[in-house]
Amino acid sequence: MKNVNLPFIPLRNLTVLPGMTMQIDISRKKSIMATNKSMGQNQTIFLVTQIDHEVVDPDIDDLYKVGCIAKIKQVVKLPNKILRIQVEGQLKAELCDIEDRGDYCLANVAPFVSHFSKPDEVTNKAMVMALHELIKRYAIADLKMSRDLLSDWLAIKDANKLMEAILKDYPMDYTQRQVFLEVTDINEMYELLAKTMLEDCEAFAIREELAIKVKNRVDKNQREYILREQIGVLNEELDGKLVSEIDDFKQKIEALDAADYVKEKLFKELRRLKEVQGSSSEANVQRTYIENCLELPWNVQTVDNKDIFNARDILDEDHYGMKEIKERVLESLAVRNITTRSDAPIICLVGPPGTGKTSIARSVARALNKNYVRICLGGVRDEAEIRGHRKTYIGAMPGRIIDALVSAGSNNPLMLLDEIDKMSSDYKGDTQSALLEVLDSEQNTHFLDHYIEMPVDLSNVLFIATANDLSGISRPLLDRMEIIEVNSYTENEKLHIAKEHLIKKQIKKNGLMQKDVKFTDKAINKIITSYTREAGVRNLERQISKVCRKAVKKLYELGAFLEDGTRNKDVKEVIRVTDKNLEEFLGKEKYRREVKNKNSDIGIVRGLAWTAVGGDTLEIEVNTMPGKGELKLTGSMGDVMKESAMIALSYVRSITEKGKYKVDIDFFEKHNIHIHIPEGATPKDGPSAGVTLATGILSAVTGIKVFANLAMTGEITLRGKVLAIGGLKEKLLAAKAAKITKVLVPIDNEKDIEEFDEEILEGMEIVYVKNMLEVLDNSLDI
Ligand SMILES: Nc1ncnc2c1ncn2[C@@H]1O[C@H](COP(=O)(O)OP(=O)(O)OP(=O)(O)O)[C@@H](O)[C@H]1O
Repeated sequence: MKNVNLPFIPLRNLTVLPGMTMQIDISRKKSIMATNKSMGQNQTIFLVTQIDHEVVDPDIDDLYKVGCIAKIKQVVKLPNKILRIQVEGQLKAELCDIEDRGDYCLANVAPFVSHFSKPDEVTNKAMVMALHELIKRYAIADLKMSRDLLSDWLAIKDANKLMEAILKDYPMDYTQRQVFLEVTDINEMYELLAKTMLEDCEAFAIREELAIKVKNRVDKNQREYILREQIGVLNEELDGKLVSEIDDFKQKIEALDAADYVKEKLFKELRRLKEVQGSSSEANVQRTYIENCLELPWNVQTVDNKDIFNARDILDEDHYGMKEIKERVLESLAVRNITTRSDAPIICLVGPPGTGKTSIARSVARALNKNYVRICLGGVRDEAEIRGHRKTYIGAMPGRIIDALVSAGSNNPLMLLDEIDKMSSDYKGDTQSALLEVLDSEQNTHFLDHYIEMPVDLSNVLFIATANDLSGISRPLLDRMEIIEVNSYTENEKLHIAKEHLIKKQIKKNGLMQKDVKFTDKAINKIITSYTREAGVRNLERQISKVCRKAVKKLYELGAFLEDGTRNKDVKEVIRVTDKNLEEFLGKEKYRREVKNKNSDIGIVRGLAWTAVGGDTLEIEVNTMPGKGELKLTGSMGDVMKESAMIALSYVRSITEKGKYKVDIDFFEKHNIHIHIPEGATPKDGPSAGVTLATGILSAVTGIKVFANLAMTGEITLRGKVLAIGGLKEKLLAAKAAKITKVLVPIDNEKDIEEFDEEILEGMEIVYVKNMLEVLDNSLDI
């Protein structure tokens, strides 16, 4: 083939190989004209690549030496004077010269000299095999490679054709392609292609590896990022709360009105809370501890009303009678006002249930403008209930004193220690000595609760204790207190308490108005005598409440209330409670007073007893019967009472040998003596029935009657001396209720009687006795 002149197009960033079909967009004028020229001839054009793609009008030196003669298959005009041509590479050709024809260029090209001889069969096979291998590797590495192309390539068994096919579609840039264009030898071509493909496969592998590495790193980073994000969210949910909780605590501690040591300790505990997990049990312990400490009224105080006269008015307003108690309470308060408060002894109100001990304490609090808080000590056995458990115990809480301070809300409340005599001690510690520390002014400025772990000042607290019975209180505790006895009420006192306080209170409590229910005095007295048997007025109040409830029902029935519970103004009914209709409200009478026997009798004597619910009369029966000199005791007598009976018998035997009350010398050997005290099932004890037992025995053995209008009380000695007894007021009240007119009382009790109200003694003759002979003189109907 000779040199030919062909219109030519310089290519930018493109190289066309023989066999390749390509679309080329051309915009340079000369290239467009060259295309037109070529289209006018046999559509043949010479394509050669620019060395520097930026050159606009390349000269021969700006072009590669080898190009490709191609056929223009299609020409499409695009907007902006762009021509899109589709070319198909046909032959390699060498550029020899360029001739500028003004509006286009002609290239003078020579045939490309190559040594592309057909390889021998074995070489061809080896080349094809090797290339196929590479193609497969490449296809594995480049997953995007078209599977059709792959199968096309794998189908070609001629090395030359295979390389031509590969080069046609193999992805490579124009400079690489230019190298292939310029290769003159088949072996060189093969090596170059194999090398290129191998490098690409390697590159793919490295790329893959890098991709995995990057992915891993990204994954790791991503993971960390996600975790961090999650932690952030969790923090917001948990720690966020924790943080805000800690901030909250911090503010509260800062604002707490307390001493520095308290705040320091709380800040320390707060730091510990910060260190432990949000919802761990340790955190909960910390949290509860701080909360408990924050609730304590460390320095919070109410202003006391020190006006004693105001206190007197309030006590009078709330309670009827109790003159002595009110006086003693006021004295104590007056002393407290002018001395250091902690030196004043603690008031302990002692008396039977329902006598107003608790309610007078509440009144004192009201009078002094103190917060009132009550601690019920009945049944407290464990020291920890007073002083708290160490916070390391599961479910540990502060003791009752600290608890009470918290509910009082001030550090100077009136704290009522109710039922102080009902505390007991067991192996878990001595409760009374724990209480002693609370009450002791030397120690209570630094009261240490095991839970709180910080000294709490109790010296501003006004303690008042109550007890039913002093015998249950230990000596040291008793020493610390000023005992004020609250006695049983007389029937008259009860009547007044009912009229002036209880009825009003219950009418109001049951939603009625004072004018709705009217009680007659007789009705109240009947409630007192026939429906209650007590030293105080608690049951009386309960019965009155019952009457009020019935009254509400009756008023409803009478139409005084409308269906919705509001008043019907047209109905003006009053419920009158009288002794006659009391049964309608309270049912059958519950108690019948044991009244004195009508006639004097042999072996029957009325004694007087003191019980937890007040006084009572005890009818002692003594009988004799033939026997062997045995003494039989029935009626649930306690040991002390049994001993009293034996003492009484010995005394009687000693005085019946001769004289006024003489009996047969062998009477006691031939008779049994049986003593019984009804009611048999009620336990009785104490020495104060001594005189009664002796009188009963003497009457029974001598056959001399005992006066029926008489009652007696007193302990006796073996030689017949009469000793003083307790609970006289209640005993006299019981005697009065039984319509007894004469009571024998030990002479040593005379001073007690002087203190009693007229009302108690009214209509009763009190005879003071020194010894048994005086008792007998006054009681036997000789
Ligand atoms: N003198 C009184 N005047 C007015 N009300 C009284 C009087 N005494 C007692 N009460 C009333 O009787 C009820 C019972 O009294 P309170 O509860 O104070 O008895 P208590 O002596 O504390 O009994 P306990 O030893 O069982 O605790 C209360 O409603 C109280 O107001």
